[in-house]
Amino acid sequence: MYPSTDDALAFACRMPKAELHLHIEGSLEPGLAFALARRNGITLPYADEAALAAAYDFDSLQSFLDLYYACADVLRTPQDFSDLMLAYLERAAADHIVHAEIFFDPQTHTARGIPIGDVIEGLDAGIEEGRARWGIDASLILCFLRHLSEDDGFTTLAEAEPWLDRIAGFGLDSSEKGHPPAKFERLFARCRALGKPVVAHAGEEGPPAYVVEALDLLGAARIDHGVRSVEDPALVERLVREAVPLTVCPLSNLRLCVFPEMTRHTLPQLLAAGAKVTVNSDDPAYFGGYLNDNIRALQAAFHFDKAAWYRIARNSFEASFASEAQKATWIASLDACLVECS
Ligand SMILES: Nc1ncnc2[nH]cnc12
Ligand SMILES: [Zn+2]
Repeated sequence: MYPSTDDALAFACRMPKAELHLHIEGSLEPGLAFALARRNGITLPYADEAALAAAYDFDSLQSFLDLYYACADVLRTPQDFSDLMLAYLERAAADHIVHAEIFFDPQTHTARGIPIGDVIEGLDAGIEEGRARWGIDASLILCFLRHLSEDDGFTTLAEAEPWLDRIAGFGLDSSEKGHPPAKFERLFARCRALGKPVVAHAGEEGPPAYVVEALDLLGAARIDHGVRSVEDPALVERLVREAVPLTVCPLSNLRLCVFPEMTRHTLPQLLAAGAKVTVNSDDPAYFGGYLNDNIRALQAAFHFDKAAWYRIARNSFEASFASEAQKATWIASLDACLVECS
């Protein structure tokens, strides 16, 4: 979609990297949605793949979420979840992603009567197959839907308990406005007490105050998006001082009208301030591309140099929930790639 035009871009596309903000349900391409619908005897309310893709014309986060939840209805069996995961991991490996921490929304599925074990075991089977085929490493982050109640979140956590060994952490997603992190303070305290790291979407459409709440009330180890933090200079200073990773998703922000055009994105400002910025694809099937497409779109707007891309990839490893030894191995391979590409 965006042609490789310079050395820095070639390096950025080729460098090993981690993806830390990817909703597996948001990687459901129209082709797979129709294939699963056929397999499960479901009729989608669109004539064909092109008609579905034509509906990807969003003016807000909510307008996207309405379609995203509707399409998730085709996911019924462990095999469906495994196929979805494998399709994403194949694309990720092609973009030189060596590690992915992948969000899933169990409440979207359990509300339709799908057992949570079918969701987790299906996704996990896909992860194991992806590791065998492409050597890619991946783990799961269970996200709670913030438009639902905290009690609903507690029910989901209890349902997930037999599979906690498959869960690397917990997150918070869905409609941000009107659903501040404070609503989930007790639930996230419980998640942290289980010994798992927690992350939260904040400062995507919501105000910088939600980023502060995610840090202070939820104990978030990373902020998903956080791009509106620039509206509060004291918050940016804090993000830099505390080295809080931001999992930024440029094409998502463009498609959901957080910014009117890529040249107005706040990523360069956050990076220049010294924030621990990473680049991710969020819901690539809906937003016009996978991780390297996000890199190409950023490069077309901002013309970053190799040092900036190196910093972004290194941040992605440092911000991951992998072991320190594993991070050091990935960073060594990034260093080697920088030398090869010079
Ligand atoms: N960008 C996003 N923001 C909040 N919730 C989401 N769920 C999937 N994508 C999301
Ligand atoms: Zn997201």
